[in-house]
Amino acid sequence: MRVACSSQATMGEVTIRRRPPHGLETQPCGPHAFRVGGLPDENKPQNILEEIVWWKAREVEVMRDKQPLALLQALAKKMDPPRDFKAAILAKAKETGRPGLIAEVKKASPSKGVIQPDFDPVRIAKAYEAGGAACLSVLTDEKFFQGSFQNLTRIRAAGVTCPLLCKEFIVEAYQVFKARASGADAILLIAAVLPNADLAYFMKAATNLGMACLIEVHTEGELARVLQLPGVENHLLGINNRDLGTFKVDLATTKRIMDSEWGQQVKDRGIIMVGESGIFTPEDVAFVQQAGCGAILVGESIVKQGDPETGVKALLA
Ligand SMILES: O=C(O)c1ccccc1NCC(=O)[C@H](O)[C@H](O)COP(=O)(O)O
Repeated sequence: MRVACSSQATMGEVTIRRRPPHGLETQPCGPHAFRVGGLPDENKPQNILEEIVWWKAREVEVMRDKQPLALLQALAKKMDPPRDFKAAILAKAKETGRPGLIAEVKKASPSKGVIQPDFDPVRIAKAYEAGGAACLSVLTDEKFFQGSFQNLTRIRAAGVTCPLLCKEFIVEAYQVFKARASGADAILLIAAVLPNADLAYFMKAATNLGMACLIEVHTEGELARVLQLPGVENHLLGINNRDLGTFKVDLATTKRIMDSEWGQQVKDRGIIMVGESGIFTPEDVAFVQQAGCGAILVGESIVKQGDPETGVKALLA
């Protein structure tokens, strides 16, 4: 199996560059590092998503040094089988008549800083489950979201039964195995970062491990592209209402995309669409449900509540 994917995107598919075009500003030199001066402006990340992705490449290298892929694969093999993420959403939606809730365990974000200072991931996860969430999303990024893979492991070990999404910025197959070895039942794949060849490759890796994928788009063009992926109906699609470049959040993004011919195709093919980000009220839930979403992914509005169980109940009321 190929373990690292190409840093070259197919022309026109993605605008996020996987690496700085002129190399890293800081170069390792034995036990030291030196700064390379005078690099052109194009060597700076064009937005936060690119900055996160560039950081990931280094982060994965460090993780691989500490825990080689073969070890991770052996650990992934020993895990209990994954839970059915898609089935949990469908079951909850059928039971309640509302979109299935993927409740996000989120301490902080680049757009909002710290959202929940009193952050106990296990307490929050249990409260979400008690409140009626179908599945949970656990942010594992440390640098930008103050999350961790350990949170995923701890939530799984604490007896939470909802299937878990590993909310990570995946650019390497290594991270897919890391997700499974940490107890994930599903992974996030971002179309703005990954061309279809890489999406297909990661979907295959996830499927082989029994996990589902949530494939996230933000534009009609990205949706048109991911609808061409073989077997995409076995996974979930998501529309992120947050522009990950500018942080602007607009629920109208979901409606506009679902009203397009590609949104119609999603409905015709029976694919679960997840409305993501910026969902604060029962009216917001009704709006994205009306637009055609069978599920919602919600972080800030419920994680910042003192009592997240009540927060979930109120949102789904
Ligand atoms: O949340 C951010 O600021 C952010 C910035 C850059 C990349 C991703 C980001 N968030 C990831 C998400 O998509 C959200 O955590 C998720 O959809 C929940 O959103 P919300 O309910 O608005 O917290």
